[in-house]
Amino acid sequence: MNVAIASDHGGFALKEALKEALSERVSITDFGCDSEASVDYPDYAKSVAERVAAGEFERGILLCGTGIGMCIAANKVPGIRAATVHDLFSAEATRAHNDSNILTMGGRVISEQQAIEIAKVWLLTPYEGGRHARRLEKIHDLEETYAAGTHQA
Ligand SMILES: O=C(CO)[C@H](O)[C@H](O)[C@H](O)COP(=O)(O)O
Repeated sequence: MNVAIASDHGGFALKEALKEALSERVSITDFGCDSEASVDYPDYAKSVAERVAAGEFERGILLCGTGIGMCIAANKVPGIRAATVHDLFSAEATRAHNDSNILTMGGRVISEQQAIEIAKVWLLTPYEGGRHARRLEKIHDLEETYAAGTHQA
């Protein structure tokens, strides 16, 4: 599996730990940042989210202080279903039910070991389809409606 990864300064240490821990299982391409110097997380969310949406990478992992800023930014890109996850149950559920294609986590929230375990579960869990497909189709419809400017309250 090809995975794109990026972080801001708040997630930099977590990104480095994940690259080392996961590189035997998946092919990981790093889109920055390159140190703990302060940067803006939307720039890095954009790099990864656009490449995942284009099909260049199957999945993406984004790390910041909380995981939340990265998630908000990544979900602005059509086709992205990013999820902030800090527990194993949600890691499995967001793959099985949401077919999430980007995982976001916070370097100021969980330990490196927790993040590695969460990422492994998230990478290995398949999407279940079935009743969930109808719900994902409705999310896709929302995207299309707003993109077309045809939203009605
Ligand atoms: O956007 C965030 C919160 O959702 C990220 O955690 C950032 O890493 C954080 O906001 C950066 O904060 P800093 O005070 O500039 O280090």
